Amino acid sequence: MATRIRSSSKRCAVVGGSGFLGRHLVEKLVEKGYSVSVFDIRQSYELPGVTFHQGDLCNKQDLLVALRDVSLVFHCASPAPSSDDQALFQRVNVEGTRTVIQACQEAGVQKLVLTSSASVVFEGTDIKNGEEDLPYAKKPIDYYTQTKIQQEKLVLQACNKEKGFLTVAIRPHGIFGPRDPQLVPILVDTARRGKMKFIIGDGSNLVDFTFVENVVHGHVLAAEYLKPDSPLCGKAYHITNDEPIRFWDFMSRVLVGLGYDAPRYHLPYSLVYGLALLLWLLTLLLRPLITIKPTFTPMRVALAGTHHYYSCARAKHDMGYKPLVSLHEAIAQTVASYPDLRRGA
Ligand SMILES: NC(=O)C1=CN([C@@H]2O[C@H](COP(=O)(O)OP(=O)(O)OC[C@H]3O[C@@H](n4cnc5c(N)ncnc54)[C@H](OP(=O)(O)O)[C@@H]3O)[C@@H](O)[C@H]2O)C=CC1
Ligand SMILES: CC(C)=CCC[C@@H](C)[C@H]1CC[C@H]2C3=C(CC[C@]12C)[C@@]1(C)CCC(=O)C[C@@H]1CC3
Repeated sequence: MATRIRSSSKRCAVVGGSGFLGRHLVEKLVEKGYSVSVFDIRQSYELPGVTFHQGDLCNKQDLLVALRDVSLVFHCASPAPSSDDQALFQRVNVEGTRTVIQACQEAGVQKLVLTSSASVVFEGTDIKNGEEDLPYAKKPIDYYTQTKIQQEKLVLQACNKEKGFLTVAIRPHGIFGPRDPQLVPILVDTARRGKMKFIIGDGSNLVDFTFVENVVHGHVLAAEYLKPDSPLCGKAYHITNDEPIRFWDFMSRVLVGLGYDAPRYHLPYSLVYGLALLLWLLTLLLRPLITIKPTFTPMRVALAGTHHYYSCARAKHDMGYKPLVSLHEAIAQTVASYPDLRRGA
């Protein structure tokens, strides 16, 4: 009996475990002795100690199979922000998360750790050292953020100590690291097309970029500290590198590390934002005829030209969080992990 209890408390599921963050999390959990059930719409790798269940998280019956005998669930699945598909975000992030919660409750899961996003409070204007009690964005910058807000509310409201179902949300920001399919590849693609020459605004805006290993560490700590008598129940926690950096310095360090030139020429923020807005309206109007994917979307311009960095004092206080890898080391490891993206490769 004792063996059974111990083994089931070391059984967990990662919904979205085939994705960038999900896979890093799965690898860490296996290293820590967990047996892991991955539930994802696709299978992207194989690993001893990991069972894969392919399915859509909107389907409760599929989920229930993956959650059998599991006491802890991490939910880090989402459509990519770049898909910009309102109906898909609503279906997966909102309706799907409702289904994940119901499936967890039916399967007798005790803890649910959600990967939310620090952007749930971002409206496209400066946030400096933002704390978790900032209000949710009234005008979220895109459909992705809008549904991440709804998702976080659903998960935190589901926390119920009496019923033995505990929830917590981790809010990372600007995750990067080896195998990231978004940040560095988009940056390099933009540089290769000769479009990384300009700095939007005066270049002094500070932003959090968070190494994936630190994000994983925050998730594992949250799962371990989430107990009926802990302050984590039903709360959100920022997890960052705790080293805000000038957005354009970060971009330049990655670009130069990979052999590209750093952006040099300044453009006024309001001009670029206005142009991006016009282009976005044009793509909406032309959508029935052609699909355009502009490099400069209003969301990207806002991310590139404003301050948005967050305090992780709450995570430090409540779960002893401290980043494990410094920004300097994280950038070096990331750059070294992309030999195929180097200039001339
Ligand atoms: N990357 C970042 O900078 C940040 C990410 N986050 C959050 O972190 C989480 C992980 O992000 P990241 O690892 O970058 O994203 P990925 O896209 O790499 O991973 C998400 C995974 O979920 C899968 N998925 C999507 N829809 C479904 C579905 N209906 N059913 C089952 N699986 C599905 C995806 O499959 P497929 O690829 O086929 O769609 C993918 O494998 C997300 O919740 C995201 O919102 C928060 C802050 C910053
Ligand atoms: C901190 C945070 C939330 C980062 C998210 C990552 C992406 C939003 C960035 C990854 C590559 C970035 C990028 C731009 C904006 C932000 C990213 C998409 C630009 C479009 C900004 C304007 C340019 O000059 C080109 C940039 C290409 C790369």
